[in-house]
Amino acid sequence: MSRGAAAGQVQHVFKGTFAHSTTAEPLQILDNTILGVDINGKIAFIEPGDQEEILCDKWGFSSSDVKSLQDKDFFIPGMVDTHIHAPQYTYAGIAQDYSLMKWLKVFTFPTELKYESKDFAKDVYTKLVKRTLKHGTTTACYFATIHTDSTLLLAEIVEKLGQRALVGKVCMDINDAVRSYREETEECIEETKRFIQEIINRKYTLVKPIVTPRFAPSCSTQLLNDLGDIAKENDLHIQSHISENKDELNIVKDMFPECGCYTEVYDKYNLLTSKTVMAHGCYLSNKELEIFCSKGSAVAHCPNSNISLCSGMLDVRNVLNHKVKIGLGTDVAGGYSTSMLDAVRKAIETSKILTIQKPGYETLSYKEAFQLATLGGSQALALEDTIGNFEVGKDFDAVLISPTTTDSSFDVFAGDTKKVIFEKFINLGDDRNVMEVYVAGKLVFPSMCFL
Ligand SMILES: O=c1[nH]c(=O)c2nc[nH]c2[nH]1
Ligand SMILES: [Zn+2]
Repeated sequence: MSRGAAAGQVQHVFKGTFAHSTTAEPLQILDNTILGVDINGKIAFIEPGDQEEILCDKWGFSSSDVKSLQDKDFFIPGMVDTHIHAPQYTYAGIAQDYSLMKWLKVFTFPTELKYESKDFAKDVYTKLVKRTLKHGTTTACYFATIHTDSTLLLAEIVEKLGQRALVGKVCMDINDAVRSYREETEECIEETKRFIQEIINRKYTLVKPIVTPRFAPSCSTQLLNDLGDIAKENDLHIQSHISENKDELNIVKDMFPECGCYTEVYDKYNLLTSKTVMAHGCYLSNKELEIFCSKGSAVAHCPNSNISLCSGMLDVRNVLNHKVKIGLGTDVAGGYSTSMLDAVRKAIETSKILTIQKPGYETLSYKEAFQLATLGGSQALALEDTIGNFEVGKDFDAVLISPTTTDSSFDVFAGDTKKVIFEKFINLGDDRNVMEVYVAGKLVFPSMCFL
């Protein structure tokens, strides 16, 4: 940009419609709005469009630098996938006829074993990160496998392709189902430390490590204890699974008889912090939700997976009423779709099923589901100061949506308001409507990396 470049203060200025959530309002549609992105990729201003001249003077750009969106197009904040298994992408869309424990034994563990090969990992991880970016996922919280070097490769691929992510080397020292897919306790601890140190040394701008005990049934108390210490010493994020399936609950009861509930197991080993995100939580009691609230820990709601593996149905309204942070996760490949729009719809559908079962239930609205996929996700990953919506000072992580692109999966009619078009996109849209994806102000889709 001409004057802007000289002034060197803003790298993009967009004018048009921005749809996002705030903590007070699940959907705010800002029409005729002008948004500037500074050279560090942060939102410098977001103002009514009639302020353009004043903003030009203040920020040193000219009107010709302003990119005006097409009439029906709009930006949404980048979507946040709070729970996804990168190595399971090879079998997304199949293996949906099993319940959790059998599915882990028959499909998951044998597949994850293959990631000892970095060549195998490179191909799958590259395809997955491209796929999720193309669907508008700007931040993902990844489980990898027990293999440190392949997991480091995932981090490298994510950073190179420009996605924001938390990446976890999976920790498990118990696995009676597939005995070769586990580590000795000491090895697991040492490899976790190596993984974290290596990521820190690489000084990535978008990728952070996350401590990842797979779930209580695959971890010894020694491992849980040491992982809690590692997370605390390095002030790291933590992720795991909790209360997904009834068989799993029984296993946890047998393994940890000293704990009154599943939540207590993680809490005992300091794994419930304000930087913890636990997937599923279908069977968490109100008492357990109170513990989550007091610790500031979050739930990753994975409705596609919950339904596909017949695990259970999370009562999102109850989680929200307990003031527990909550985001959405695709949980590939328990969930068959990489799309966060699919997670939004499955969250709404799960809530509608609960409504059928409990007349008077307060169904999750499409606006709230959108909020969970964006701002809620940022809160669940304790990244709400950096991402989640269009507020000055946050990074510009955004997706440009065109509802009228030639191959759109839905139609727009004369008289459709912006709100109507937005609702159609939530319920009917897909990656064909995604025109551009930005992470920290950088255009990451389309880009040369996708060729
Ligand atoms: O949906 C799930 N996917 C997994 O890979 C897994 N491991 C433990 N528990 C799990 N649940
Ligand atoms: Zn999972």
